[in-house]
Amino acid sequence: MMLDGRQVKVGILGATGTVGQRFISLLGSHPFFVVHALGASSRSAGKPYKTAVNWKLPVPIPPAARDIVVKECVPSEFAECAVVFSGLDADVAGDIETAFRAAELAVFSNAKNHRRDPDVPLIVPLVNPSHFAIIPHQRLLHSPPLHRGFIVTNANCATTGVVVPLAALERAFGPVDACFVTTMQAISGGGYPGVPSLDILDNVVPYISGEEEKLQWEMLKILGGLTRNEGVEPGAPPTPTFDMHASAPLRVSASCNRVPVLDGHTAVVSVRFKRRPPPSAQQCHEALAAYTADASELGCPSAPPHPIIVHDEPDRPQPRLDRDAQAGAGVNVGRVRECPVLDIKFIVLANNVCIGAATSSIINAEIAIAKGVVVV
Ligand SMILES: NC(=O)C1=CN([C@@H]2O[C@H](COP(=O)(O)OP(=O)(O)OC[C@H]3O[C@@H](n4cnc5c(N)ncnc54)[C@H](OP(=O)(O)O)[C@@H]3O)[C@@H](O)[C@H]2O)C=CC1
Ligand SMILES: N[C@@H](CC(=O)OP(=O)(O)O)C(=O)O
Repeated sequence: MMLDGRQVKVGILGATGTVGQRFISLLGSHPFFVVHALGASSRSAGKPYKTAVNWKLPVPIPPAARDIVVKECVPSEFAECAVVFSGLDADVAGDIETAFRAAELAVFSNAKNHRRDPDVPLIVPLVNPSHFAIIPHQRLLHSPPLHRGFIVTNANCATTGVVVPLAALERAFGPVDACFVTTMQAISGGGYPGVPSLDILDNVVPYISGEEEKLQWEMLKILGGLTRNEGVEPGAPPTPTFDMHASAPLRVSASCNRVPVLDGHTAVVSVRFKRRPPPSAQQCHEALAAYTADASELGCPSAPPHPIIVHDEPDRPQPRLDRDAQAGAGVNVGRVRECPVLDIKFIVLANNVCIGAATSSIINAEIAIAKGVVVV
């Protein structure tokens, strides 16, 4: 056990939302995180959680959270929390998370606002926990420098599913230099109440605002390295920067669609490798199935035993059948086969509200504790 029975107090911002409810549910049975403070808008503040929330999960609200009084999202209400998870609406997440960091709180965010900050890591826990190495630099940029505060973001839910198999393939066979992605994204990705039923039933909506640009950009930050440039002034400390996959340029073209599925984003992916000749479909299948993640090796309790489950049946993975495998913490891949245009193509399914959102933040916080980035 990572903490030898000790508990860690955590807070949740946006606790009443779609992602917030997943945090509450997952943390209700966590071995060492204990929910201590909940925050949401002024519409919810002052009410017990069970009254403030429009609970939508098919399991009861965990008893420990039911009677916690929801607070405004101000740092003083969360001062005792060693970890703060954010499932805030992107309209407000940016400034609130900045204020929490400045108050020396460790923020693990699902929102898009800080993902592009040059000093903030964008961490998919099954792929790039090495990017935690930028946190000391992020703290130094503040005046006066921070001791405990920082922001870590996790990725867009569709990005998350795709980068896990790409990381496995790059680890085994070197850089991927071109990638086509077409997604079929669940309704829950848009938060509650999401697309009106009359727009999504019996239909496919071939547009999700801003989504394609996020996939195309986020994949480069996640799959790229962290380089250490020498300081400009003599004797100045090196400045870490994200290389955006610059050592081997990766071109990504994404097409995103909303489909009438409740949870679980599916993507069809085709890739071209830099290496010639490319690996065979069988070699790719084996590399995907053999992929391991540092999170498991660090003993993170929420990490899935298998980061990637590779399906052999020709009609899998499917959202209804496969999204809850390993509590939604891993990624499902199927139909690994040769592509007559690029090299290899396959299907990915990832649970957008679990590994695509709350579960990623929770594993990131577990990794931060294991690496000593959060001291408890
Ligand atoms: N749904 C998904 O699959 C994914 C979502 N995300 C991101 O996670 C975040 C949350 O998404 P989701 O749960 O779907 O969104 P919801 O709309 O379901 O929930 C939003 C939350 O933000 C709170 N909030 C809204 N306005 C304010 C305010 N002014 N001050 C404080 N709190 C406020 C709401 O509180 P109240 O109930 O009081 O209004 C609610 O708790 C978003 O940034 C989203 O982009 C990331 C990956 C996947
Ligand atoms: N836009 C995603 C969910 C989401 O909120 O993404 P992001 O965190 O990148 O804004 C979807 O609709 O499925």
